[in-house]
Amino acid sequence: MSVTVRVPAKVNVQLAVGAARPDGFHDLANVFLAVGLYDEVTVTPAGELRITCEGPDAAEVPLDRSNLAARAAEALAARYGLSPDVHIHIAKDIPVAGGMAGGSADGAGALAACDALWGTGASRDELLDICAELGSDVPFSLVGGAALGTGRGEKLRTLEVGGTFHWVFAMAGRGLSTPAVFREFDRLGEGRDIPDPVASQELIDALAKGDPDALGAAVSNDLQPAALSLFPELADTLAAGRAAGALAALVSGSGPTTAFLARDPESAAKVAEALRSSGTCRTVRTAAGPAPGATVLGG
Ligand SMILES: C[C@@](CO)(OP(=O)(O)O)[C@H](O)COP(=O)(O)OP(=O)(O)OC[C@H]1O[C@@H](n2ccc(N)nc2=O)[C@H](O)[C@@H]1O
Ligand SMILES: Nc1ncnc2c1ncn2[C@@H]1O[C@H](COP(=O)(O)OP(=O)(O)O)[C@@H](O)[C@H]1O
Repeated sequence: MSVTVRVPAKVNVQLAVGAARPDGFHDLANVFLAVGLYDEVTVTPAGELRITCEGPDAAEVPLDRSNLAARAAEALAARYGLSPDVHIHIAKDIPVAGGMAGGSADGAGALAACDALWGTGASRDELLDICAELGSDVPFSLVGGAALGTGRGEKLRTLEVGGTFHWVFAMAGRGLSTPAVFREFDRLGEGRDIPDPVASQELIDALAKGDPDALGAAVSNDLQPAALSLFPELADTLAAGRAAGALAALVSGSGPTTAFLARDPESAAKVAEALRSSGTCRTVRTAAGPAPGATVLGG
């Protein structure tokens, strides 16, 4: 018997970042939108905990106990006094180290899959607590839809979304390390007063109305200057998408994936084609949001 869970990628439509905290993390106002680009995590009882992965970026995924999916299985098993011995297979479509929370998705997916396989009876809140221990983005991967994350991003408030938003994602030729981008944010802000992060009401209203023009005008990412400082070529990708008519062009989270909001599927296809022929990125994908969070597909 096995259980498969489908789990989405995310784009940060707003990422407001405060000053570094004593614990090294940063307080955020992090508005997540889940998008229809998915990993699938399958768990099957086995003699030992092991991980396999397939997909275009599979070679970059760690297959040891550092994998967030393995850590999720171990954390749930430890809480319920169970054996974590399962084979976890990840069918990976979310780019690795791309600022789209692929590892977090696999952590949330493995947690939901093991929970269903083992029948722990854990409450949603208990699962969310384990997610928060695994990483700042993991609770959102479980929940999906749209949400405002405060604290280090793990305290979630669900947001209403009144329509479908059409996105184009340009994947870069190499990854960016999330801690390195936050360090660069700190370096660029040295000697400056960093305000407390606050969610934009205009942005929350634009999501609720399902209004792509208003959302395009309101998106922001405080990590973008740091990502561009470490990866200056991303500016060319952003310019290519803007020139093709994107309503907004921004770095997704810590990058280096760049995200382009389009008014409708036709315009998204046009932006995607222009990015493909621009020679400024590795691959281009289109996806719509919001998408549901971790979903058990069956066994
Ligand atoms: C930036 C964001 C935006 O959603 O994601 P990505 O774009 O990388 O996917 C997140 O804040 C990343 O979340 P996640 O990848 O889960 O980070 P964690 O494992 O919790 O932390 C990794 C490291 O990132 C930094 N970090 C993370 C979150 C936060 N609020 N402040 C931080 O300073 C810290 O250096 C930390 O050690
Ligand atoms: N299941 C996983 N899938 C991808 N990366 C993982 C996974 N578990 C741990 N990692 C590690 O997390 C790092 C960040 O990957 P990822 O979550 O894809 O990117 P991001 O944090 O930019 O969204 C990877 O370089 C890899 O070393």
